[in-house]
This record gives sequence, C-alpha cells and structure tokens, in this order.
Amino acid sequence: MKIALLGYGRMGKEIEQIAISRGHEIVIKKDANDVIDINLADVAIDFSVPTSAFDNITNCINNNVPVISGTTGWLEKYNEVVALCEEKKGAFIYASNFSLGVNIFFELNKQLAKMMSHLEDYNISMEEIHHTKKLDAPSGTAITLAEGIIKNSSKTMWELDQKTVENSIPIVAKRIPDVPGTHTVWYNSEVDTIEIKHTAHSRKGFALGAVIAAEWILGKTGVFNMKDVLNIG
Ligand SMILES: NC(=O)C1=CN([C@@H]2O[C@H](COP(=O)(O)OP(=O)(O)OC[C@H]3O[C@@H](n4cnc5c(N)ncnc54)[C@H](OP(=O)(O)O)[C@@H]3O)[C@@H](O)[C@H]2O)C=CC1
Ligand SMILES: O=C(O)C1=N[C@H](C(=O)O)C[C@H](O)C1
Repeated sequence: MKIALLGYGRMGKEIEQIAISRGHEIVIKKDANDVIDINLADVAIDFSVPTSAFDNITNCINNNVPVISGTTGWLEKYNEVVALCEEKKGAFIYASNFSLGVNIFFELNKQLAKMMSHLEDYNISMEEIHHTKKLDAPSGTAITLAEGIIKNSSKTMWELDQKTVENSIPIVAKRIPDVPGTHTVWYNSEVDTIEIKHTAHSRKGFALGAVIAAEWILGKTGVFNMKDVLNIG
C-alpha cells in the first residue's frame, strides 16, 4: 500500500517503521504547512494536532482516499466528518486508541461498569498519565473510557481534575516526562478498592493498530471503529 502520513511526529515516525516492516511504502510525510497531493496515496494515516485533524481528514474524504485518524482533541467536529463521509461514500476510522490492549481494556471497562452500576457504596474515579508534550487533556482514551462507563451506569458526565456534580466521573490528568500512556479506573468503597489499569510500554501498540486499520479499510466504504477492525466485543 502507498501510505500518506499526515503528521510526521512521534507517532508518524513509529508508524513509518511498522508500515515499512509490513511491506508498505510511505509516499507522503506531512507536517505543518507542507502542501501535498493526497491522490498519490492509497490510504492516509492522520496523527497530527487537534487543530489540523479535521482539515486533513476532510481533504482525504473529498479526494476519495480512505483515512485513519488517531489525533485526539478535535471530536467536536466528528459528526461533520461522518456526514461528509456518508455523502461522498468515503472510508474513515477514528479511534482514541489503536492498541489491541486498550481496545480489550475498553470492553472490560464497560463490563465492569455494568456490574458496578447498582452498587452505591463504590465511588468511581479515573486517572490518565502521559508525557509532558501532550497537547490535550483529558486524553482521548480517558474520554472513551468515561463514555463507556456513562453508557453502562447512572453516571451522566465526566469532569477534569475535580468533582462538582454528584453523578460525574472525575478524571485526573497527570503529565510526566516520557510516559507513553497509562489509564486507571478505580471503584473505591470504605472496605476495598477495585482497580483496572492499562499501561502502554511504548508507542508500538498504537502504531501497529493504526497500520492494521489502514490495511483493513482498503476497498471498504463507510465509517468504522477499532471494534470493527479487531472483531472484539
Ligand atoms: N489514537 C491513538 O492510538 C493515539 C493517538 N495519539 C494522538 O496522535 C496525535 C499526534 O501525537 P504525536 O505523534 O505524539 O504528536 P507530535 O507532536 O509528535 O506529532 C504531531 C505532528 O503533527 C504535525 N502537524 C502539525 N500541523 C499539521 C498539519 N496541518 N498537517 C499534518 N501534520 C501536522 C506536527 O508538525 P510540526 O512539528 O511541523 O508542527 C508534528 O510533527 C495526538 O493528538 C495524540 O493525542 C497519540 C498516540 C496514540
Ligand atoms: O498523546 C498521546 O501520546 C496519546 N494520545 C492518545 C490519547 O489521547 O488517548 C492515546 C495514547 O494514550 C497516547
């Protein structure tokens, strides 16, 4: 496959290595202000910045190039992308986290939320830890985890770094040098604590998942997610 990398930062470089090792060719490496011809690519992988993801993705869809996006912090425009993709019969996947481990963790989190939903003695809270270069907080993964809990319990919203609303899930975001991504969900009662935690040891799992998604989407039309790609849940 001829791959366009929209964003050639930490993730773009990690994806390049894995894509080449799986026999693909990188034909475009785009950073800020680079002008590109997206039609050179069979598929595009966007790991850029929150302010550029929407333009990168819509440029692909308007040119009929399937696109995978892992950029976080732009989701207020997600529904607009879905509508465009349907109108143009394009192909698009967004995931807040492309690693197999986190996608299993997402399913575990939903199951646990269901089991805990009637146990009023437990207080729920979450923490995400990332490297100090991360632009957004809370992480996209933490938001997906919170949404999974909200769908399966009486919780109605999440809040960053505080709890001001009775039915909310507080998320603490910590920034520590070089941490690729750690997410924890706690259910705490007076007598015990239940904790589920995912720790990424590097960016390899995210990058491999993104390349697998790019291989999977070729020849398809529609809006998909990582559950479709990995066939889990
Ligand atoms: N879904 C997932 O599994 C994962 C998601 N992420 C997310 O991916 C994104 C990127 O992360 P990361 O690689 O660590 O960040 P980096 O800051 O290392 O890389 C971002 C790159 O995007 C480039 N960029 C800026 N503007 C544009 C533009 N208009 N078009 C294309 N590229 C542009 C930057 O270039 P320049 O330096 O020139 O500004 C930079 O090289 C983040 O949103 C992060 O949260 C990260 C890991 C996993
Ligand atoms: O910015 C990062 O590094 C990461 N971002 C994603 C997120 O916001 O959840 C995924 C992963 O945790 C790494």
